[in-house]
Amino acid sequence: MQASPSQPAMPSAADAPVYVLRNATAGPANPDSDPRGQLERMFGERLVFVETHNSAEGERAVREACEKASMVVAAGGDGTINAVINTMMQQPSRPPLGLIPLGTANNLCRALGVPLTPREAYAALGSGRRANIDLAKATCDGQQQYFTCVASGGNSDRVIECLRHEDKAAWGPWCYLRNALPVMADLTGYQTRLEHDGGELNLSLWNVMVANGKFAAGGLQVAPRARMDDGLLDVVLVEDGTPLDLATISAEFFLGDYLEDDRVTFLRTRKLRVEANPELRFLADGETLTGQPFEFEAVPDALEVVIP
Ligand SMILES: Nc1ncnc2c1ncn2[C@@H]1O[C@H](COP(=O)(O)OP(=O)(O)OP(=O)(O)O)[C@@H](O)[C@H]1O
Repeated sequence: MQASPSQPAMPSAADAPVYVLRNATAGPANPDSDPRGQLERMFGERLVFVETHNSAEGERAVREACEKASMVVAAGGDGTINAVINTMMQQPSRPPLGLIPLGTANNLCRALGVPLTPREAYAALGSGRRANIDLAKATCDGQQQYFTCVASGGNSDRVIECLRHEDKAAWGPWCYLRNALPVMADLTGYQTRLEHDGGELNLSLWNVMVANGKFAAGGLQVAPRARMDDGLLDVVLVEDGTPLDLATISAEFFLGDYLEDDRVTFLRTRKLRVEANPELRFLADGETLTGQPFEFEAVPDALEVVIP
């Protein structure tokens, strides 16, 4: 990722407002999770603090911020950021995006090195450092959806399907692993046809991961080689097999580089088309995508983000 040289935050718009969108429904309860006091000290009268209780409120605030603000800050988890970037990408001009990790997994913050404790993340907002990052775009059912980190389809989607809000609150990022156990006992194989820049593949798969950033679920590094500034998607395909294969791939995943396993195919591409039987559903930054075929595309240098 190419960081801009260190410089004062938004010098050309020193008086322009800083919009902070706090998703009131995101993340576990946390004594640090009300960022207002700290942000008032940092930005004074420039601060416009909007607490949102649903996506429509968030969308309205982002549209307004794109017209007026020198920075828009998403204070929530990956679902909040996903909603913010999807609205930003529809606007003619886009201020830099700052992040305060107040979600459960906070995968984009992990990928960008934004501190995961809110107090340290506030300080990072004042760093004045920015970087351009790529986004990924999924098209399905005639709808376009951008995502920052990973779209994951297959058995991983079954894990999330049965995840309840109470599980997230009680288990935090570990809720994903806890819910994986019953799914792992009964894995589905998906007959999948994939078209990528270099050709075509027909494979029976447990999982398809299309990655711009490294992390998915509760901070799991599912695409360890992904970069957010290479203009490419990392695609990780896990072929179905025996219970022993599952144990081996799982161990390799947690201990090192599972991309070297014979049952794992890794490729880089600008575009990818995916169709499967049974039909896949994807979770992109935790938000559900349905309706195959799925078309994925890297969108280079799509967004400017504030980094520590
Ligand atoms: N601006 C918003 N205000 C309120 N709700 C929102 C907003 N944007 C998105 N949402 C909804 O809130 C849900 C939860 O938010 P989010 O995903 O950020 O928190 P989380 O699930 O705790 O964190 P993570 O995704 O990092 O695990 C999202 O799935 C989305 O449906």
